Amino acid sequence: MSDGTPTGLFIVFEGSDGSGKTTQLSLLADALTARGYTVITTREPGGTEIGEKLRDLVLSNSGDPVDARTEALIFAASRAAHAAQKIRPALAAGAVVLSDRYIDSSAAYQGRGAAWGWRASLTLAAGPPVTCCQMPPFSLRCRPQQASSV
Ligand SMILES: Nc1ncnc2c1ncn2[C@@H]1O[C@H](COP(=O)(O)OP(=O)(O)OP(=O)(O)O)[C@@H](O)[C@H]1O
Ligand SMILES: Cc1cn([C@H]2C[C@H](O)[C@@H](COP(=O)(O)O)O2)c(=O)[nH]c1=O
Repeated sequence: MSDGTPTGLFIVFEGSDGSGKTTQLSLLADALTARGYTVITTREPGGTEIGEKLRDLVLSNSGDPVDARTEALIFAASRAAHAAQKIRPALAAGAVVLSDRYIDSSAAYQGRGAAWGWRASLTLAAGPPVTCCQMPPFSLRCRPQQASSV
């Protein structure tokens, strides 16, 4: 019986918008599944019912602009639910969890200036530690040229 200590593996894909995170995540999920691993794919913001609602709220907001601190706390709230309801239980059950974005996105997007995203994520979201896979920088430079030449 599990005592709640993580036994699985948590891998996160971070990068600029359109850098290929979802593509690589999906390829790795297929490869690991084919080798017999239990794989959970997920994303941030989102990954849970409340997280997906928060995603819609913050990414599709057509009302008044959201101030930086509020925005950082919405991402942190989504992450807290994600960690508690999905990531930690899956890791405790021994799964490989592949997440499309995690805390480093808050550092990159909300961390500019006041560092609200980073602080909120570390102090409020209480997510598990992560293994990062980084995209090689050259692919970020090439992608827009490839897309526009089609
Ligand atoms: N290695 C690659 N070489 C060329 N094109 C690629 C490569 N990987 C992904 N793409 C293409 O680049 C586009 C963006 O890929 P993808 O959706 O995986 O990126 P993403 O980082 O998840 O994007 P977003 O941040 O917007 O969710 C897609 O059209 C995809 O087919
Ligand atoms: C987790 C997280 C995400 N964001 C931003 C980054 C992207 O612009 C969108 C997510 O869109 P994607 O299609 O899933 O790449 O949200 C952010 O600003 N802060 C965060 O913590």
